[in-house]
Amino acid sequence: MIVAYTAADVRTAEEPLLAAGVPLMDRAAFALAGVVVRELRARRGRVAGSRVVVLAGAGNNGGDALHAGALLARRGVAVLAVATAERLHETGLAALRSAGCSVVSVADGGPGARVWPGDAIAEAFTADVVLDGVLGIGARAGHSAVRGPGAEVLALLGELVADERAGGRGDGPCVVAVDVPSGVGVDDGDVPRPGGSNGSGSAPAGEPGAVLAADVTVTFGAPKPALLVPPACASAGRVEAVDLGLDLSGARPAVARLEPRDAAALWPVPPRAAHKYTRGVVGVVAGTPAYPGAAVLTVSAAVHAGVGMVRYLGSPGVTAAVVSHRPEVVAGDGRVQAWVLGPGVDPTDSAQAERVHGALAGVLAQELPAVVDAGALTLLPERLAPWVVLTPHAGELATLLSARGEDVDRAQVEAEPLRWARRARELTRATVLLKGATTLVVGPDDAVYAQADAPAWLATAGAGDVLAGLLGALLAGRAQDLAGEPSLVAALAACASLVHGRAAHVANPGGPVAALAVAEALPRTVAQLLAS
Ligand SMILES: NC(=O)C1=CN([C@@H]2O[C@H](COP(=O)(O)OP(=O)(O)OC[C@H]3O[C@@H](n4cnc5c(N)ncnc54)[C@H](O)[C@@H]3O)[C@@H](O)[C@H]2O)[C@@H](O)CC1
Ligand SMILES: Nc1ncnc2c1ncn2[C@@H]1O[C@H](COP(=O)(O)OP(=O)(O)O)[C@@H](O)[C@H]1O
Ligand SMILES: [K+]
Repeated sequence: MIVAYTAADVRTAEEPLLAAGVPLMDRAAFALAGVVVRELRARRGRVAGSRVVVLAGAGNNGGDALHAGALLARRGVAVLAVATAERLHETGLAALRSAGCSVVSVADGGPGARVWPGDAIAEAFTADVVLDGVLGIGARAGHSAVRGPGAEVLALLGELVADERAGGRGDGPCVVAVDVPSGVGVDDGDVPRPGGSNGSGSAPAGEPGAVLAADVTVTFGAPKPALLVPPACASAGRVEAVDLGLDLSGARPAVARLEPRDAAALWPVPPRAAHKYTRGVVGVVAGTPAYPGAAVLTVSAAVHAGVGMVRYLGSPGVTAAVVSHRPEVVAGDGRVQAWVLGPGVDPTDSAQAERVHGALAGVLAQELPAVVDAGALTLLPERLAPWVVLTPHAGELATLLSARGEDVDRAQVEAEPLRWARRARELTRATVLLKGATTLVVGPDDAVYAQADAPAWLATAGAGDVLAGLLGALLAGRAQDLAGEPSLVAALAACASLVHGRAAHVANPGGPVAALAVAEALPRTVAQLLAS
């Protein structure tokens, strides 16, 4: 499991070490320089003779970058530091100078010769590596956008680099972010945007390149939430965490990301003496005559995920379609350990809406875990409970929140997904799984998971139905454990997201997938996870 800690928790953990004279910045800079050396070797086939531009802000983040620059210079790298502030970290600047490197400044009164931002950008764009040490965890929460001359350099360089990457020429610089890409909301994963809550006014916020997207982020002490949470995580590239020896055992992880071995540990593996009822029964209310396919996809996923039994409730016509596709399914009511409600449910179909309402009453009265998706999201009472997992995409979350008095649209949910997923949890008391390229889960005690396991090929109609069926099966399979451990529900939702994403890879590595193929790849995916 990868766990991220807030900036405040990382600072608190640093304090005793700094007080004891532990050279944290030396450790950070040494590790940072090591990553740059590896990148230079891999990309350019050499270290000595390469060119590195260090973008350095006023604080310790700039200090890390300057010290790393000095270490690189001693290995024969030509290093140019560009100051984005009037003053730079004192010992970092001294180290850089004594290693024979040049310093220029885009800030008035800064060290070295004053240069125009355009000249500094040209130097950076033609370098082998750019170190982004403008701003780290020192920005004020809610005001993380870079201010001052660094903003322009990062924005314009960011645009050039993004264009070059899109063109696929591969001759642009490798961007290494120091601790975090400068300007992201460290704890909430926001990126600056025009006139938004995070904008400072001076950065061309929200324009492409307002944050310089990194190829690699070298983060110190522990990953920060922005490196896992969208939209900022899209600018982080590969994340390398450097162990500085911080003791974070007293701090609560702010965001977690499950890895395959965590999913394997969470998966319900039937014991020798299992029978179908001990393995769990999942009830599915999905599909209406207008959307029969959603029912087929949902039950297919539940069957392939390996539950004890799938019961299906729907109109006779849809039931016939479901059973002809999946003969394992039992049609009609009966005892279940978990529900899946809503895929392909047209809320105006009164018979299906009534089945959803009936199931929800049982879910709340008997503490049965449930997945509520798509059409059923508009059929909810005001208050739910943590064992209910809502699985909206951004548009559905905006609708759900708007129905509860929030003034928010889809674009705003996409800009601040963590904030709005948290708000939905507060308002409904349910666990919220917000789907997207990175799927967020916010559960009991504000536990947050961020899973980014799927190829973009998974963005296809019906994929959400498969996730709902898969998660329902998982909740049914672990229903007994859930009763005594409500916080498990968020971990299981994250686990389902991981398995769903991997199944898309397994279904067709590197190419397009149909939703049904994702469901059919689940048995192999789970077997691979359990074997690894
Ligand atoms: N304390 C230490 O010895 C360690 C610090 N570390 C590094 O130190 C960083 C944190 O250092 P700092 O606390 O000095 O903070 P930063 O270096 O992130 O930023 C603080 C500086 O940036 C300026 N600033 C604040 N908000 C700004 C904005 N919106 N736009 C432009 N400038 C802004 C401030 O005036 C201040 O000079 C971490 O991100 C990490 O890179 C790591 O090396 C670990 C060890
Ligand atoms: N760019 C992307 N990369 C990876 N996965 C994605 C991306 N966009 C969407 N997904 C995933 O694809 C699925 C789409 O679900 P959803 O929007 O509910 O589709 P539908 O309602 O048609 O079933 C979700 O699991 C979501 O997380
Ligand atoms: K940075």
